[in-house]
Amino acid sequence: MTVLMLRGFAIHKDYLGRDRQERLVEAVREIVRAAPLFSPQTPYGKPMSVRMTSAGDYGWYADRSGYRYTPTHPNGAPWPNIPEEVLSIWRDLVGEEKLPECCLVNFYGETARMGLHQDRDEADFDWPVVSVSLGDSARFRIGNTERGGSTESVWLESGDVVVMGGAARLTYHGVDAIRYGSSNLLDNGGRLNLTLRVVT
Ligand SMILES: O=C(O)CCC(=O)C(=O)O
Ligand SMILES: [Fe+2]
Repeated sequence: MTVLMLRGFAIHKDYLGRDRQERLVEAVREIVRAAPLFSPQTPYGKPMSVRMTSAGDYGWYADRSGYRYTPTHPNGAPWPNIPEEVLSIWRDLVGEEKLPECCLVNFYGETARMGLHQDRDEADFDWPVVSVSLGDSARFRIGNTERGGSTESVWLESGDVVVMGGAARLTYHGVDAIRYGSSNLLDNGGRLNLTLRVVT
């Protein structure tokens, strides 16, 4: 377990052992049973290649009218609660003062990727975003706090946890690609990413 600092992001390598990763996958399965994965449409009308759902008081949603947080799944049901197994990661890395109100679940199939973006739909950038990687490895790209400029990439592996906070809270980041089949954590391959966010 080592912490790598890259452009202000704290990358906790091997933060979660195999048992904890397996319990998290079980917890995500339960979330997905209650709130099925869907493919959000970008405001430009293109479906995202990543499939998503959420747990918590708010879920992240995108369609033709933009990016936002909503209190319900597109099917109308409230999002399920964030499992304690997930909250404990936030408690350990950020503290107890405030807990995340959204756990966004991203599922990357073989060809999914996520373009460079800022996480900026939250009200208070003083709270970090905590990002958990499970399953196949991903090439994670980090840019700057403004659009453009040089970038660097790092491989995120199953059990790694990234804290995006402080001066790097609005740093551009994305996922170039996953290395499909590189992990045996998920039965059918692919990558799960959980991001924990304070929303309001
Ligand atoms: O999948 C990842 O590692 C990053 C996900 C992300 O940046 C996001 O959901 O905003
Ligand atoms: Fe992000």
